[in-house]
Parts: sequence; structure tokens; C-alpha cells
Amino acid sequence: MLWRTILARGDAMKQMREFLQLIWRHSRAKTVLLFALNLMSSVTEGIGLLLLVPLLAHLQTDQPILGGVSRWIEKLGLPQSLSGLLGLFFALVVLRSVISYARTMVWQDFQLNLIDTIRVNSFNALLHANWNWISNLKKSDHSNFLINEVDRIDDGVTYTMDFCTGLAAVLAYIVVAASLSFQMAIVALLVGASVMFFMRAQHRRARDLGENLGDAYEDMQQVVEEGLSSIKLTKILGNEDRHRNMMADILARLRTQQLAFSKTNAAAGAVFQIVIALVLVGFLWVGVKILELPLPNLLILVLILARLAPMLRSMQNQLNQILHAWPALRNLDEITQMAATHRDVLPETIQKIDLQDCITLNGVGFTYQSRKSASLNDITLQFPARKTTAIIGASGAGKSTLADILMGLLAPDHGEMRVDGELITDQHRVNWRHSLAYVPQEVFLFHDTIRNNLLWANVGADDAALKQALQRSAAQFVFDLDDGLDTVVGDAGLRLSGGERQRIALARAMLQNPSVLILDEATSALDTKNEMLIRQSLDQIHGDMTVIVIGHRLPTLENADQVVVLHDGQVNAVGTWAALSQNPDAQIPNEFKRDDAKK
Ligand SMILES: Nc1ncnc2c1ncn2[C@@H]1O[C@H](COP(=O)(O)OP(=O)(O)OP(=O)(O)O)[C@@H](O)[C@H]1O
Repeated sequence: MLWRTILARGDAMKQMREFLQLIWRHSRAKTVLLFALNLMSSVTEGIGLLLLVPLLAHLQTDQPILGGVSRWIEKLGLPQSLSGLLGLFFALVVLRSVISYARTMVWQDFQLNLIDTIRVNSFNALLHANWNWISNLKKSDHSNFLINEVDRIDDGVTYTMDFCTGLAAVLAYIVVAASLSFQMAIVALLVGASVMFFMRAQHRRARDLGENLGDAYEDMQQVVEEGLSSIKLTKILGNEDRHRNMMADILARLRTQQLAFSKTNAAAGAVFQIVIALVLVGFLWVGVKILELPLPNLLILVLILARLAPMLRSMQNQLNQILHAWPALRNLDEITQMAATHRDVLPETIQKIDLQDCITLNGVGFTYQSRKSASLNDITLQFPARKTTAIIGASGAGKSTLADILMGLLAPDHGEMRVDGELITDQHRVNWRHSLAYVPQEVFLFHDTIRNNLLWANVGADDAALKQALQRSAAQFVFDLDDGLDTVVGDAGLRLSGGERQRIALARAMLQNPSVLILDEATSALDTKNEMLIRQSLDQIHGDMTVIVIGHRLPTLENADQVVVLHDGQVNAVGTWAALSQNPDAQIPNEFKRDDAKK
């Protein structure tokens, strides 16, 4: 194939093909339309150029119109007079402008749509990936991907399409040139192909620089995200300069990459211009001295060459940009494939599971991918419905891992979990997750109003339901705020105290009206008064809702129906607090003993 010859190299072909496949997969109909418009635009351009031959011949009456062109004019019944040819030429220019306008509009719509689809689909793939995989990812890499890398894919797609448009135009010019002098067209083609071939080293360099640029963007994203989210710590540690320097170092690296890329491009441009000037000089010499071409033909050939030169130069640049952008496309493939491999199994419709009897764990074991030893080992437990179970244990004993298994966020490597006797498999896990509510130790609130933060749990809840949920969570302080439910909580809820954040998170959980409520140190940031209020509200739901509390303070243990002691990922003891506190074999963390002693 002609363009295979022009590129004369496998890599660029493969990478451009991947961008073309992306375009093709997005909308076949629109891709065909775009290529048809490209073709029409090139054909009208070619015909317009050919019409210049008789037009020029009119200016020089002793010159005959070259046979091929005049034959076509006669065959198609086109006017041969100067005014007729001028009219035709003008009509062609108008037609070409209309085609070019249509092409731009179709392409703009197509391109914006394609890039939005890539962003939304990648975000969606990450959101639906399972917790075990996603929790081990570096967040900044993925935000960098969704923001910067998709922009680079956008560049790659644009340059691919521009390259195709350029290629169609080049082909049209070559056809026109061949119809005027076949030998000259072949010479031009061979020169173009060999220049492209010798540019291989620069193409490779463009791709390598593209990969380095991607890494530098990832690092920058990480520095910005970590710098901003740790700003309080930064101020306390006095590390502002260190963050600024890290940012400056990364920007310097980015600058070096970008300059290197510009240098590669500029060098390619310089070589190109020299080669094209040589070809032009040789062309004229061969045309005049050897082939003795008629003046109109020679002028059109020179015009073609003069227009081809910047076009080939742009195509050369586009090729570099495509290679530069390609690593981002490879990242897209990797992320999409990885996220698909680790995808949660989604049911067709969400059906909440209403716990009636008990949750049972039989011989459950779990090992994190990055760990050699198991974090949970042979856990066999029962969590009776409408009862409160407290899980305690030293730091690292496996409490949060156990909570993640109970919530269906992690799937056990060994053993099984059953809800009312029904085995919970991947097919049930999402339904099960929708049936429970969770209040973590580190509460997350959106930078939005309290109302909107609550509505994430139940979109349709009215103000009365919100008020009730806030009351049940001892969060009446909201009604004393100037803007009440419409108070904006700030970034991650930073405009509220830790205790206020926790109470709003608890209200959000209550609003879900869950079958099971899981609390992870959820009252750790509360003062005694508010802790007591929350405990009272938990007492109110006692007997109505299944509650699992992790690592709580002593009073909660005393009120729990059963307390599970975890030690080194295993169940050490189970029983009421009264029984456990008398059991010398129970590995009860010291803080509970001290609290007990104080009491
Ligand atoms: N994402 C993870 N990847 C690898 N190992 C992990 C991960 N999360 C926890 N672990 C390890 O699993 C073990 C149990 O951790 P887990 O967080 O469940 O303990 P915990 O009892 O909740 O501790 P703490 O009270 O300190 O929060 C620990 O050894 C911990 O280092």
C-alpha cells in the first residue's frame, strides 16, 4: 500500500492503526462519513488544480492544453472558454469550502463525544472495579490518567485524523502530478518515502519522550494531590518549601521532556525543508532540461510541490505527535483491561437483602495481594440479626479487614459467608452491599451542603426524613447553624469539627434504613456527652437493626449482645463483655482494661 511505503515502518503504522481503531469503534457511520468528506475534499482540490492547466494555457495561447486534461474536459462536456473555466473553478472552490465546513462540524462533534465517552467509561470502569484491587491503586495515577492522559489521547486522535486528511490531499496531488508527468510524480514519491524512512530515529525518540512525559505528569499529579490534602500537616511540619521544591523539580523534568520533544520536531522540520528545497530545484531542472514539459504543466507541478512541502512537513509533525501521544492510549487499554478483570459482578437490578436470621462466617481466611501472611485466618462466627456485635482487638488484629468482608467489599480467599443460610457469592455481593450502611473512622463528606451530603444516601428523602435522621444521630447542632441544612461543609467537611462530621455521617447511614449498620470507631471523635447521645440512639435501634461496631469504647461493649476478640487475624474469644472480662485467655486490648479499671 502507498502509505505503508511512505511510512516505511511498522511501529508508526501500528500506533496510528490503534488510534484509527479507536475512532472506528466509536462510530462506524460517522467514521465513514468523515472519510467520505475527506475524499470529496481531496477530489475537488485535485480537479481544481487540474483546471488550472487549461486556465494557464488560455493565458499563453501558443501552448496546447496537455492531451489528458483536454480529453477529460471534452468527455465531461465542461466549458473550454476562459469564462466557463473560471466559473467552474470558482464553483469548485465553493463546493470545497462547503465540504470542509461540513467536515469540521462533523469532526468536532465526533471528537468531543469520543473523548467524553473515554473519560466517562474509564471513570465508570474504576468505580465498578472491586475494592481489593482499587484500594491498592495509586489515586494520583488515575486522576492523572482521567485528566491529562485522556487529553493526550485527544491529541493523538486529532493528529491521526489530520494525518489521514493530509494523506488524502497528498494522494490527490500525486494523482494530479502523475496525470501531468508520470515520471516526475514517481520521483517525488520516492523522495518523500525515503525522507520518511530516514526519520525513523526521530519517530522512536518522539514515542520514548511521550512515555517519559506521561510519568512526569503522574508525578506532578501526585505532588499536587498529596500537597493539598496534607496541607495542615505541611504547615505543622513547616514543609511548604519541600513541597514547592518537589513541584519545581517535576516541572523542570517536564520542561526538559517538552523541550526535547520540540527539539526533535524542529530538527525534523529543518531536515525536511532542506530536502524539499533540493527536490524543488531538481524538479525544475529535470522538467525543463530533460523532460521539456510545457510551461503550464511545469508551473502546476511546481505549485503542487510547493503545496506538498508544508503538507508533508505537517504530516511529519503529526506522526511525531501521534507517537508522542500513543503511550497514553496504551495506558487506556491497560486500565480498561485491568478494571474489567477486577470488575464487581453487577446484578441487573439492585435487590436489597433483608437480614432475618444471621450472618455466618465459616472458616474465612483472607490474604492481601501484597502480603505473604494472612490478615484473617479460619474465622468462624455468627452475627445474629437485630443484635449488636462488637469486634475488638489490638491494632492490626484484622478488625477492618473483617468489616470489609462482612460488607461484601472483600471476598474471602477461604471459607464462606452466608446471610440467612444463603451463600454470598460474587453475584450477591453488590446487592448485599446495598443492604447495609457503614460509618468509617475517617468520615468523608463532599464539599457541598449538609442536605446534599445526606441525600447521597437516599435521593428521595424529604426534609422531615433528614431531620429525623439527624435527631437519631445526635446531630441537632445542624438546626442551630445559620444556614441549617444548607450549610456548606467545606473540603472533606473541614468546616465542621471531627465529632460533627461523624454525627452527619451517622445520620447519612441512618437515612439508608439499612438491614445492618457497621460502625468503625464511629464515636472516637465525640465528647462524652455526644457519645452518650449516640449510644442512646443506638440503644433505640437495638432489637430493630443488626449493628456491628468495631473497636469501640467500653460502654458500647457493655451494651453489646456479644463481643468478638480478634488476635493476629484469628478469633480469640466470643461472649458477653461480662463473661469476657473474667476470661484470662481473652486477649483484651489494654485500653479496655484501663477503662475498666478506671470505672
Ligand atoms: N490494603 C492492604 N494491603 C496490605 N495489607 C493490609 C491492607 N490493609 C490491611 N493490611 C494488613 O492486614 C492486617 C490487618 O489490618 P486491619 O486494618 O484489618 O487491622 P485492624 O485490626 O483494623 O487495625 P487498626 O485497629 O490499627 O485499624 C495488618 O497486618 C495490616 O497491615
